This record gives sequence, C-alpha cells and structure tokens, in this order.
Amino acid sequence: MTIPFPTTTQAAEILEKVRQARPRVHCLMNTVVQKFTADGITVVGGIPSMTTSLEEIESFVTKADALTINLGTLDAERRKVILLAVKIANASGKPWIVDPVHCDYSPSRLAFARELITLSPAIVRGNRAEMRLIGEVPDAIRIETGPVDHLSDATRRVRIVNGHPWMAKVTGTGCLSGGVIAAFMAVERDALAAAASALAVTGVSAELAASCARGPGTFEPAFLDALSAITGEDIINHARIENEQG
Ligand SMILES: Nc1ncnc2c1ncn2[C@@H]1O[C@H](COP(=O)(O)OP(=O)(O)OP(=O)(O)O)[C@@H](O)[C@H]1O
Ligand SMILES: Cc1ncsc1CCO
Ligand SMILES: [Mg+2]
Repeated sequence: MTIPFPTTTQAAEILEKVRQARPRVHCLMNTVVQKFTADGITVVGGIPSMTTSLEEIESFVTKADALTINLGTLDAERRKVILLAVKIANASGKPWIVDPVHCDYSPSRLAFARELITLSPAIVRGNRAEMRLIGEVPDAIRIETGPVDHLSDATRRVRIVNGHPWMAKVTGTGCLSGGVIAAFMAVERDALAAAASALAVTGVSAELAASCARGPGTFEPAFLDALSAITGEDIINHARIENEQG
C-alpha cells in the first residue's frame, strides 16, 4: 500500500500553521480577479498585498513571506515589475509561484513564462491547455489543475481529486489557488506538500460550498465562506490526496 503524500492529517496541520502564522503573500495578480484572490488568501488565514508599483515592489516583496506571479493581464510595465520582484524574492529566499495564464494565446507571453521558469520558481501552476505548452519544468514543481489536479516534482507525483465543476464556472479559482498555495508555501518548506495541501483545502471547500449553493453565482461567496470555516476534521474526512505511480 502506498502512503498518501502528504497525509490528510499533514494537510490539516499545514492549514492550521497558516492560520497561526498569518503569512504575508504579495500578489502580482491580473486585474480581473485581484479582489477574489485577496479575499481567498485572507479567509484561509494569510495577509495579501497587491501593489504593482515599480517604486514599491522591493519593499513589499521584502516584507512578504511568499510571492505569487500571475500573467493574466500582462503588459510592458508588469513585465518589469515581475522581473524585479523575482530578483528580490530569489535574493531573500522567498518562495514564489508563477501562473502562466493564457500563455497558449500569445507567443510572447509563452516566451516570458519560459523566461520566468528559468529563474527558479518553486512552482508553476496552470490549467491543462497552458501546461501542455509549458511542458516539463525540471527544476520546479509542476501543477496542472482541472477536474483532477496533478502535481509533480523530480521524484514524486500526487493528485488531488477534490473540487467541483462550478469552480470552472467562476473566473479566477485557478488564480486564487496560486495565492493560497503561496500562503501554504510560506509555512511549509516542502513546496509539494504545501501545494497539495492547499489544493486539497480549496477542493474540499468547494465541495462544502456547492452543497449549499444554487449555481456559480451563489457558489462564489459560499466558497469564500467555506474556505474561512473549513476545519482540520473536514480535511481529514474529505480530502482525496493520492500518490501517482511512475
Ligand atoms: N470539473 C472540475 N471539477 C472539480 N474541480 C475543478 C474542475 N475544474 C476545475 N476545478 C478546480 O478549479 C480550480 C481551477 O482550476 P482550472 O484548471 O479551472 O484553472 P484556471 O483555468 O487557471 O482558472 P482561472 O484562470 O479562471 O483562474 C482548481 O482548484 C481545480 O481543481
Ligand atoms: C479572464 C481573464 N483574462 C485575463 S486574466 C483572467 C482571469 C482568469 O484567468
Ligand atoms: Mg488560469
């Protein structure tokens, strides 16, 4: 029998650590889902900051515990601020995750995503179409989300089977997961355990939320309510964290 990695008990413990430590997460988030992402980080127990100002990014990243970079609304100014933020995060040992949103729509965005991947992110997360183009990421954890989330590093493969189809009907649940994963990475050095736990927490929260929502519109606030209220026991009872072989 293979032992699930991380166990549901470990996932519950990492969530509790987030709630105790209240990590600061700086987000270079697309303009579409800034509020939703900030709310997701807040209700799970972290403290978000969102500025994209070139003059201020050094101070914000220095004060943050982790960084999330999202390419959803990329322009020339954002490219500059992202590269500076990454430099500061790397120099100060802060973990960061990149979400290559819509890299499948634009060759220049794909090239920028690939450039970022050479700069040592802890994690690259995208949806199926995006990660198909990104391919392997030998020096980072690769996460492809969807009905089942697939996570891998050089030696381990994990899948998270939780979630609900309404997650795909609310814009930004993937972007939000980047913020939540960053909060979990801030308190757990093993980034694969952190990310698997974060996705189990969002997936189980979505299931609990869907049971009292009527559709995607009422699901969105119910999801934030569930992320706020979820207990360690909910995770132990409902998380489906599975090892993948090979
Ligand atoms: N059909 C589904 N069933 C269960 N969970 C799902 C389903 N589709 C997506 N999810 C969950 O929704 C979240 C977002 O995944 P998705 O792959 O849709 O990201 P995305 O396309 O990058 O989203 P966005 O760009 O809108 O932020 C993940 O946590 C994933 O597990
Ligand atoms: C729809 C959309 N466009 C740019 S970012 C974003 C949010 C989800 O990826
Ligand atoms: Mg996305």
